[in-house]
Amino acid sequence: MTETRQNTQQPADTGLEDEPSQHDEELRYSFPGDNRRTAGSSISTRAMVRRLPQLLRRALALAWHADRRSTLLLLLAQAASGVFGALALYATTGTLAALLRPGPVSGHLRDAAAPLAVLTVSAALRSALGIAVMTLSGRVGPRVNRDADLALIEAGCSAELAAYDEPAYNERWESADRGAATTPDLLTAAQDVIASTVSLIAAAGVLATLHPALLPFLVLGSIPAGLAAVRSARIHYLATVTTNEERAALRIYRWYLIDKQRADQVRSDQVLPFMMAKYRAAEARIVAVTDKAGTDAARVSLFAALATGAGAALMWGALLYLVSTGHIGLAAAGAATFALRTAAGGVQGMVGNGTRLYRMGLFLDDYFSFLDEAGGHRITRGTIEPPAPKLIEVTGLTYSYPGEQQAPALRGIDLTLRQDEVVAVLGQNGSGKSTLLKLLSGIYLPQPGGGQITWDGVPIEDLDAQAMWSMVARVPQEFARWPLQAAENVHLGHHDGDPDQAVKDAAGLTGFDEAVHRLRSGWRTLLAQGWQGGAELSGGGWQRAAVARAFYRTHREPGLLILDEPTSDLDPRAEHKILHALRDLAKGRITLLVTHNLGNAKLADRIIVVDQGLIVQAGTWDQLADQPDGLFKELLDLQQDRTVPAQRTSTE
Ligand SMILES: Nc1ncnc2c1ncn2[C@@H]1O[C@H](COP(=O)(O)OP(=O)(O)OP(=O)(O)O)[C@@H](O)[C@H]1O
Repeated sequence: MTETRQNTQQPADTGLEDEPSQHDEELRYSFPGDNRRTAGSSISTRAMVRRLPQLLRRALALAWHADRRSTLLLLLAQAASGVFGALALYATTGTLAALLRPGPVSGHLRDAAAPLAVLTVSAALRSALGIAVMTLSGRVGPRVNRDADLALIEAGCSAELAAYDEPAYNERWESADRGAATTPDLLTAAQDVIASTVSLIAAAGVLATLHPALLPFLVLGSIPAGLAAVRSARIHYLATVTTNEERAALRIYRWYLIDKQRADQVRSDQVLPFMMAKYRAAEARIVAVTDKAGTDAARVSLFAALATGAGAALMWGALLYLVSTGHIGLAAAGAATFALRTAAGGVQGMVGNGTRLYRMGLFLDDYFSFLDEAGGHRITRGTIEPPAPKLIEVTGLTYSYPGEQQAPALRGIDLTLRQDEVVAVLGQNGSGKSTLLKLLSGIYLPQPGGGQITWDGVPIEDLDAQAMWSMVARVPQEFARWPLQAAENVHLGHHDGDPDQAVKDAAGLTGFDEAVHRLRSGWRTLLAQGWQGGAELSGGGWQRAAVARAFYRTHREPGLLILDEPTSDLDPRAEHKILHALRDLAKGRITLLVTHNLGNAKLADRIIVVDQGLIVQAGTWDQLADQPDGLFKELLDLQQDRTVPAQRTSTE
């Protein structure tokens, strides 16, 4: 009841629905950057026509890579079908010529028998080959799609993390994803273009033998339609690219509205009407751009249709002229009419499918350019495979996230970390702690001119990324809740044999084992409620799993242990357990701990306090607590001050 009232009241309450421009502003704010620089948006019409052969080659290459045998058979079937199509056409003209020739009918029928037999056999074989082509396409298409999908995921995961901070990257991903989805259709369109071309060539061959004067008219008639189709394809493509921001926004809004993690807040905060107004505003802009593109394309098609009609009139006029002046006989004219109809079908097919192919090809360009450079951010680092670091040195580290509004997250940090040392990183929200940890673990790289981080003297850019990360065990601030079994959520596939004992040991250190014992299928329980047989953990249960994951990695000897607020969701018992385990695990490693609980920082050998991207204090807990003017002391006093406004008495 309340929900209904909210929904019906919303437009009147907010008036947002009537103000799409306000939402446009917000969308641009959310997705800044040049989103028009996707691969195909600058291509001219002439270049587009020239690109069709290249697209055909690409479609075939994709198919070849996905399934060689089927692709080869497909090409053979397609070619044979074309040959039989041409034969059928020649046989048709032969049949017509025999039937329309002057003389007794019985003789006509006898003469027509042979071409008629060829016609029947060719048509039957063509139908059979058509079925073969369809079956083979059905095999190749999904395989092409599978390959494209896998390649895209691999390319996305091989980009530097910093790529995600750039808005243009998301857009490129969006276009590339669409390109990957079009790959099976691309193959079908490529085949249809080939088939139409073959039938056009056959028809043109027949016409040329009947009377060469008919050929130029055929070409003339097809040019306007071809140009118009290519231009429309470009109009539609640009419309799609222009609305990339809105499409990305819709995808994100939709995800936020339907995702389980926020489903409670969607309801309790009654945010649906507000978000739907934004959603509708984005939709409205897409519809407006698409409508305009539709009108523009229709205008182009209208001109093309008029030009094609004029061309066709000329062609039929020429045919009439040739017949009336006796340049060709009536039988040949009948055959020419048939060939012209076939040729027109071929032109239509070529233009229509060529346009489809071209449109898909534009998205495919985005897909390939994304693959080529992983959106411009492929991980290209050194090849040195480091052992566990004994000494990490940071000099003059400055780091800025993209965007004009952003102040540098880190400013000239100097820091030395040694094996066996536990260093706590403290500071207020947004001071740069997580950014520093991401840089130390090589998830981000220092920016050019932004200082240096070395592991045992080697700049981290020179280290092999995978080898480096294999030395790191992290609990990130926002940890993943993998839709995997409980045990898998700890080992994540990193095990040489039976991972059971190591998983249980790591889980025992964090209390995750207690959460697992309460699950019906124990370690085999799928932690994904909403999936068949899935279960859900509490917030703290998930954090215990995340810490167990990092502790499990220490069994495989990562030398750098990084914990970003690892106990923020935990009860005191679990927190106590983890902090105790941490002291033992820290031996022989470099350990970094971010925490807002200053009491927890007591376990650290050294504390650094970060403020607005600078290290403003460093020392032991006692040393910092003795500095009355320091930020540490201020935060400590605030944390210990639990005076709350006095309770009101009943007489107040
Ligand atoms: N991916 C990002 N893109 C842009 N800016 C970012 C990004 N991540 C962090 N920032 C900005 O960088 C600054 C430092 O953020 P960081 O997350 O390192 O702070 P923090 O000290 O870990 O904060 P908290 O205690 O709230 O977790 C902040 O101003 C933040 O807004």
